[in-house]
Amino acid sequence: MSRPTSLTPPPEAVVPQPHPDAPSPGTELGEHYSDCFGCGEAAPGGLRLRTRAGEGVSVDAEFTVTAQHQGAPGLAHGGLLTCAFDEALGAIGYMLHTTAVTGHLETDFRRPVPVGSTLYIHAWCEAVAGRKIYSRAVGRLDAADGPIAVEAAALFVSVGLEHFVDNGRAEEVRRVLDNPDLIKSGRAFEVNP
Ligand SMILES: CCCCC/C=C\C/C=C\C/C=C\C/C=C\CCCC(=O)SCCNC(=O)CCNC(=O)[C@H](O)C(C)(C)COP(=O)(O)OP(=O)(O)OC[C@H]1O[C@@H](n2cnc3c(N)ncnc32)[C@H](O)[C@@H]1OP(=O)(O)O
Repeated sequence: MSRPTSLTPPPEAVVPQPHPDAPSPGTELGEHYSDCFGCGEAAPGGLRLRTRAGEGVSVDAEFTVTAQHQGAPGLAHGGLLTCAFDEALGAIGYMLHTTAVTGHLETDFRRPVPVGSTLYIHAWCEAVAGRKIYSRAVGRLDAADGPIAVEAAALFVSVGLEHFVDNGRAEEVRRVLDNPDLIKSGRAFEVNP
């Protein structure tokens, strides 16, 4: 057996079910914050990743690599691919109706990802223990059943709204509190409880 890491669910962890009000498979989840680099429509140069609900506690997304995403000539930058996976893994919170932030994220790059190719990302939750959410994702090249190019594993930690209110820069926090339409995750929590 391999050595336990922070990505190894503890013995008390359970395999979660989708929240009763979770969106049904195929539902587009939309951006969670308009200025999010991963999904926001208003973020300059952002990835604008679109996620949708999958079966069980899972989400799917497609990410097409453009010339703006290069690390080496004609190839995707690894850190940028990790960002797309962070975003997809984060969207699992919708399926559990919780708001969670990344605590730990590991990425394995199995194959180079050329500019112009599309990664078919499938992310799913393996286990939950209290506030800790253990998830995995695979990215397949150019088809839902294509070869695996990227794999990721993550520990997300559920947080309350105060995580963002207390830690975010005041001007952006105030802007969102004054205009809740800027965050589209109302399904998961109330902005003004
Ligand atoms: C103004 C209104 C705004 C409203 C919000 C708007 C938008 C956001 C909404 C929704 C977001 C939805 C989707 C997001 C989708 C994609 C975005 C990508 C996600 C990100 O890009 S997000 C940014 C990067 N992310 C961070 O910025 C986190 C910085 N960090 C912290 O803020 C703390 O570090 C925190 C909160 C993680 C924990 O802090 P804490 O004090 O709450 O809790 P504590 O430390 O007790 O940890 C509890 C248990 O987790 C274990 N644990 C914690 N961290 C671990 C680690 N790294 N490895 C192994 N185990 C770990 C402990 O060992 C303990 O385990 P145990 O319970 O067994 O003792």
